[in-house]
Amino acid sequence: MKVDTEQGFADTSAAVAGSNEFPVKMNGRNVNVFYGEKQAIIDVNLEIRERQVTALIGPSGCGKSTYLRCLNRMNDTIEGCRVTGEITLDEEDVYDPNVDVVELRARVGMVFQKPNPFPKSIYENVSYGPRIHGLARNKAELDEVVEASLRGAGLWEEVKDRLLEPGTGLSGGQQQRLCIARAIAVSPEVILMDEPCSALDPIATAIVEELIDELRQNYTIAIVTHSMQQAARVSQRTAMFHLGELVEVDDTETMFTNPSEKRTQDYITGRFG
Ligand SMILES: Nc1ncnc2c1ncn2[C@@H]1O[C@H](COP(=O)(O)OP(=O)(O)OP(=O)(O)O)[C@@H](O)[C@H]1O
Repeated sequence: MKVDTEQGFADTSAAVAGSNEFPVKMNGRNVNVFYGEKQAIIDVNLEIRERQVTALIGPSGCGKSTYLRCLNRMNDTIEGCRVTGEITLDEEDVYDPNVDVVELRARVGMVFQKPNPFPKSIYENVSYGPRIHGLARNKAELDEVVEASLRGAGLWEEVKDRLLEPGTGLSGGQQQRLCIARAIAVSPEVILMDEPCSALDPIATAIVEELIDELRQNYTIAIVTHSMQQAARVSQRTAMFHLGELVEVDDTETMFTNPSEKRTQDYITGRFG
């Protein structure tokens, strides 16, 4: 990844200059989320643009993860959680009752905070999704998908001789890359990452951050992070949340050097959070 050594920002010059040219992949309009009576997201409008990394930042409890989970309807799995407003993927409403949620989650994959490989072999962790989605016609094709996904996640060289060993036997950083391989094995269009590096050491974090930068060539990414340095390093756009509201969204460099809102300024300079 190219980094501007003075500022520490990802080299996003092309992305920033033409950021309005990146088509909108997912769009949230007037999104509200309630857990029972409690409102966790308040009237959020947020575009996630194609082949960019959008970082969701803000103090603990501000609703970043809740918003992320709306994008592939993971909140459906939480009892008492209710989402209103509209979220679209390629302009199609993801909350339309006719949407097949399993299919949606293949198109909009997710990587969680804690690496969570299945208690199965490395091979099975990656091949499970393509198998159930019928993406391979035979073993040879499945082998190809597994290899391509592990290569895509930067893990192939480390695991190619131990594909039948348990995924849980890998290091934390390798397990997280295995989860990324599992996500990309079903050819998603969008990958949601909820603090994917928070359980990793600095070296594993750097490897995953580099991987995220490569993945944006092929995928649209939204990442929740507590680390402003990470947001600056990996994202092209940053959305700042506070108390369930979207405070502002802008090109990452602008957000970190010249934010419009005082709340963003206060957060990024460590005055609260
Ligand atoms: N399953 C749940 N049931 C009830 N309330 C919840 C649930 N999940 C989150 N909340 C509440 O919704 C609000 C937003 O939480 P959320 O986890 O989305 O914030 P966050 O910004 O991701 O926080 P953190 O950075 O600490 O992970 C918080 O007040 C939280 O307590």
